[in-house]
Amino acid sequence: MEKRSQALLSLAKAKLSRRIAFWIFISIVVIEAIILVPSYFRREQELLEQVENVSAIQARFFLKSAISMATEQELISLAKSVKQETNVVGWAVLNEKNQVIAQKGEQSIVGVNDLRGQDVIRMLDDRGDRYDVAWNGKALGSNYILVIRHNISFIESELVAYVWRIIGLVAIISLFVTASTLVVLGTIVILPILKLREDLDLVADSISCDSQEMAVLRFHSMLASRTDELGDVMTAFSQMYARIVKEIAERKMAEATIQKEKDTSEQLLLNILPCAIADRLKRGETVIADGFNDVTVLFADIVNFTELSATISPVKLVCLLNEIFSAFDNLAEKYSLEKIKTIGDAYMVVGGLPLYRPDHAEAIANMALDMQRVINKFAGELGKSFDIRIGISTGPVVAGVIGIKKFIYDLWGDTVNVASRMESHGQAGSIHVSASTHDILQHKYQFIDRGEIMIKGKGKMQTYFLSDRLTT
Ligand SMILES: Nc1ncnc2c1ncn2[C@@H]1O[C@H](COP(=O)(O)OP(=O)(O)OP(=O)(O)O)[C@@H](O)[C@H]1O
Repeated sequence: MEKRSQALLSLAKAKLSRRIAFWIFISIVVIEAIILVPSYFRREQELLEQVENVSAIQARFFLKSAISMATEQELISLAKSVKQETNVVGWAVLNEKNQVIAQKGEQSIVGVNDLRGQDVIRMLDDRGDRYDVAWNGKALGSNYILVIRHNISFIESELVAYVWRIIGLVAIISLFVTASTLVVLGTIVILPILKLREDLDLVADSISCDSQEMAVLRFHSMLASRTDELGDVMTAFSQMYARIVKEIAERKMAEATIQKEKDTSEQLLLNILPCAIADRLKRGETVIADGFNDVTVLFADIVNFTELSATISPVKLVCLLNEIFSAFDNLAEKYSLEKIKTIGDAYMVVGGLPLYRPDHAEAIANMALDMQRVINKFAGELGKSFDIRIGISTGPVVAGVIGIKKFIYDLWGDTVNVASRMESHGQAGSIHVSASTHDILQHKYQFIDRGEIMIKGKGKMQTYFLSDRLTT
């Protein structure tokens, strides 16, 4: 019941039903008006005929009787004896010469000349409420003409009442036809269209929200199956929706695959480049070469690794190297340092770029000490003797990306060369640092002075071994 009244309410609210109702109503009114105008004049004619018919009986009687009248006096007394109807307001008897033989009441406007041989003529006067009818006695054998003037003012009110009756009828018919058409049209067409619109809104909402329930949407418009054109529209709509759902699902899958691949390539890019540098390359920068005044570079090389490779299988060796370097990677992440690369069994890491940090030397020193611990742990677990040689130096470098294939973010400059030399001229199990690094860290770490040594390509250099943190 509530559903039905809701349906009726939405039907009444629908613009489509209001438009249809308006045009049906107007059409019926126009048709009825076209019919009403001639029927108005017919009705007027009928009423006039009624008035005339009553007088006609009297007129025939008078004119027939007038044939036997010998004198005008007899004729006048005959005329006076004729019973007058209520609508008659005047009469006159004329002879063929248009002379008035007898007359009573209002004077009519009809004369003998108006007859022009006709048996009866009728005339409405200008006021519209007087109606003259003249009968020619010739047809009945008489030489007289009888003219009767009628008061027809009652016809006007009759016609007004008639028009109102018709208008009322037209209104009732129009309302009934409009309402019944609307109910039929509403049930067959408008309500299904409204439901279809609701379904379209539902689809639009679920598509714009990318809702999960898209595939399980139930359409109101599809609840009743139909075989007409509207049914075809609904079926087409439902098929179109199924296609959209399928295509969206396929698009999502494709997007997910693309995203996964993008994430993978992003991850790969971040594995070889610092995040800030990867961003700059993605933004379209082609040449990246930045100078940094103050960074600390570390080289580490596993000592005896070549000898170790002769004692274990190549696969095991690579697995071991992977475990060691993965542990170093974790340390680099722990100390927020930038791993540059591995070169064979060597590992290179830098502190203080691409984003500057003032404690770069300290962070590298901590990492170096931890690297030693990691290596000792691996050696202990394996029961093999291998160690690590670490070289560190601090100073300016140039960092950038070179090449277009297999490119890497790398460092160049004297600081890098010296750090490499510190490693190659160091000792197994030691952290060999240049004076520049020592000068920064001397108050926080323990150092062993190595004195001046000859460094390839540099000559004599004062160097140190970093042994531990200073305990406070
Ligand atoms: N970006 C870098 N990555 C790895 N190693 C580097 C890098 N820059 C310099 N080195 C290393 O530092 C060391 C010192 O370099 P330098 O240019 O002073 O000497 P060199 O002329 O290359 O000498 P050599 O090749 O005989 O060692 C070299 O062993 C070099 O391989």
